[in-house]
Amino acid sequence: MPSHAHPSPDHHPSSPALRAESPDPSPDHRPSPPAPRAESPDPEHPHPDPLHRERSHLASSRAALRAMREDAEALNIADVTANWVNAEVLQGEIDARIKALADLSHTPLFFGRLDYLHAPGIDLAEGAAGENFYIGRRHVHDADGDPMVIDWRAPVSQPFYRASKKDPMDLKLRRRFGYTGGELTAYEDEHLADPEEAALTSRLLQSEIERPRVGPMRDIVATIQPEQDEIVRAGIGGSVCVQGAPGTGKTAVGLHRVAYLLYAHRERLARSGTLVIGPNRSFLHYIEQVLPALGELEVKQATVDDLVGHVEVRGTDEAAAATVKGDARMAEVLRRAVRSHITLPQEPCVVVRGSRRWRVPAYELEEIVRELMAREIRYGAARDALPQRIAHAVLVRMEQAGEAPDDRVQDAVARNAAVKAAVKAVWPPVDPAKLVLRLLGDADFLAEQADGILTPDEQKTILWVKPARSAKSAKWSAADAVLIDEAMDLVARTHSLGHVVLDEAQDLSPMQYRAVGRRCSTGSATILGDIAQGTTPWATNTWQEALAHLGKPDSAVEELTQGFRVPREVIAYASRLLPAIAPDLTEATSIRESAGDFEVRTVAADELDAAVLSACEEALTKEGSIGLIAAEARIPTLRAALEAAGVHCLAPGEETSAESRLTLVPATLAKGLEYDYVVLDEPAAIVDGEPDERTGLRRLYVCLTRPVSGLTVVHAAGLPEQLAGDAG
Ligand SMILES: Nc1ncnc2c1ncn2[C@@H]1O[C@H](COP(=O)(O)OP(=O)(O)OP(=O)(O)O)[C@@H](O)[C@H]1O
Repeated sequence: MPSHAHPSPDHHPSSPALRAESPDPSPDHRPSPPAPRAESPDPEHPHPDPLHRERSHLASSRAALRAMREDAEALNIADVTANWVNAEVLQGEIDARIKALADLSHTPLFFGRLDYLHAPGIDLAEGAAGENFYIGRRHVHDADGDPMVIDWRAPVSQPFYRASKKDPMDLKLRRRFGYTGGELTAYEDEHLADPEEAALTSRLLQSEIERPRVGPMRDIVATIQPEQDEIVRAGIGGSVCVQGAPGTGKTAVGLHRVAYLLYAHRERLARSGTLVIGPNRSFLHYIEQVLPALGELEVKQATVDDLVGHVEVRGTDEAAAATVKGDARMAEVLRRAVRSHITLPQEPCVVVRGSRRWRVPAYELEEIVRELMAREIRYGAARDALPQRIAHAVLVRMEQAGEAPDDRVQDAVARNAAVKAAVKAVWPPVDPAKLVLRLLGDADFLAEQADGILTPDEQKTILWVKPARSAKSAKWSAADAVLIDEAMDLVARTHSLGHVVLDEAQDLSPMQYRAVGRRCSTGSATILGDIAQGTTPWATNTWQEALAHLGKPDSAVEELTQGFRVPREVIAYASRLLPAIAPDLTEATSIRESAGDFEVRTVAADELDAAVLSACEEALTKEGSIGLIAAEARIPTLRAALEAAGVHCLAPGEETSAESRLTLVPATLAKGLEYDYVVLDEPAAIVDGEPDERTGLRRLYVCLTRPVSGLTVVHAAGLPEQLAGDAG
């Protein structure tokens, strides 16, 4: 919610009337009068001032939330649990509930109110009757169990996000609330059924978007836009892919979608689990508080590397090797390599039981093996099935000989040493890491498995120059870990979650998409990304390709183009790179009203560091966070320059605070993050830091699109030609 609302409708004739308690409250953290205590409103004589009435409802709702929390704290589980395991589980659930019921002083309990023309029905409104509803982050009910605040995810809340003059969705009134430092200080009304009232832009929404950023990412629950809401509330059955320019709210939408799905399908997802996948730790750290603020504490977060972290990654690949290792054809190579362990039986299997010998001839064993090979089951599952199949063949013989063996006999035969030996010879266990070790270390083995799939050159590219001795001592790379993960899945099916959100998806290799895809093979996925921000050599060119590798080829691809972060002039400048980096994409619009500060400073090479420093010092005189973004190679120099000048700097992902607002960001870690002011050091060095020009320009595009309020580019070397020209 806005930390300040500027209730000055006069300056904004196109805005809905914004009411506040005083005609001209100064922005930001103005000391507010204390909120009224909960009082029982007298329905006969409502207070004449609507703001007073709303504050009174806020106070009662807070009191009700407090009571809900106290109830949860007072629960005595000793009476209901017979053993300590149950007690632990239950206490854990209660603790989580207590946490979720915390009244966070800076997150308003409700941010909207809907007055319907007709009562929508209590089934849609979390049990609330009537026509009027307060919409907030969580459900709050009074002592009688009657809802006072309705969860934003409830069906009855949907018109808060979607209703328009064109389609009022049975709303008479939509009211948005403005808060200052946790106090309700303003409201804004739209009378959707009134044809006289023009459709207007919301001041509260504008002020929320223009709000300076400090600290980690926050939720956008009060201001989700209609096109975003469609994605947030899309059904759980299908997967959705969102292509969106920088700052269009992809990450925000993905996180709110998880929160929505958890509300709408709580039990199902509690069983199957949800996961948010981001590009790196600092990004995950930046977003980690959004879901807890929405009351969702159970969503796991990981990078793709975490998912496939079966081995310790200590090595790196050249781009060429990583590209081949990440190619989808490697899946076929691995499949072949796993199956190459199967040998068709040459010997019969002879089982001795008591005085009798039962013989299953080789040709019959071969039939069993061929039948299992033809079935699309995992290598390990087939291996587990094989002893029973052989035992069955033995049992058939026993029956033919007039015996009447039962299931126990079959189990005993399956465990017989001769059967075990036959299985081991025909279908031996496969260790995935050892398999990949062999593929990358043994040229002949690789040649055999990759024949007709990878060219001899490609095989040479991925072969280790010095083969590792063991899976433990190998210097595995990130791409190798993905290969091992694929091999593991060939042996035993990977557990699938109920829903996976994949952010910055454009950067994944086909093999990485497969790794993510098998983690939602029976669930659904939300895939978020921007082709123009793809900075890996294997970044995807089209979403169709990516979705096919993920195993979700039929997902809907939606596009978001309305930018909430980057000021107009800055996005226009950055978009000069689009023809070179992603010619098919359209430029994002900026819905921010302020044009933003934007400057390009050209300095002599020996003045660069000082010029960057002074740009940072200037930015520090303003409000909000500052990101100094530079090529990896420039980071040590800049850090030393900042330290020498006594300017403290943070690392990406470290939380900014009022005292420490400057983050020194290597260009490679800038993705997904945002800062109020960005000082961009030497664009040419950022481009040169990448293996090829297109990737370099894409990296630069990512860096240029991080600012919320202003950008200062400082350079001594020439700018990339695409950016040259009049900056303003
Ligand atoms: N409806 C909204 N109301 C208010 N703020 C919003 C809204 N949508 C997005 N934002 C804000 O805009 C900023 C950019 O959003 P987000 O990081 O989700 O964009 P993105 O598309 O993931 O960007 P990138 O491609 O650069 O990673 C964030 O500060 C987010 O909170």
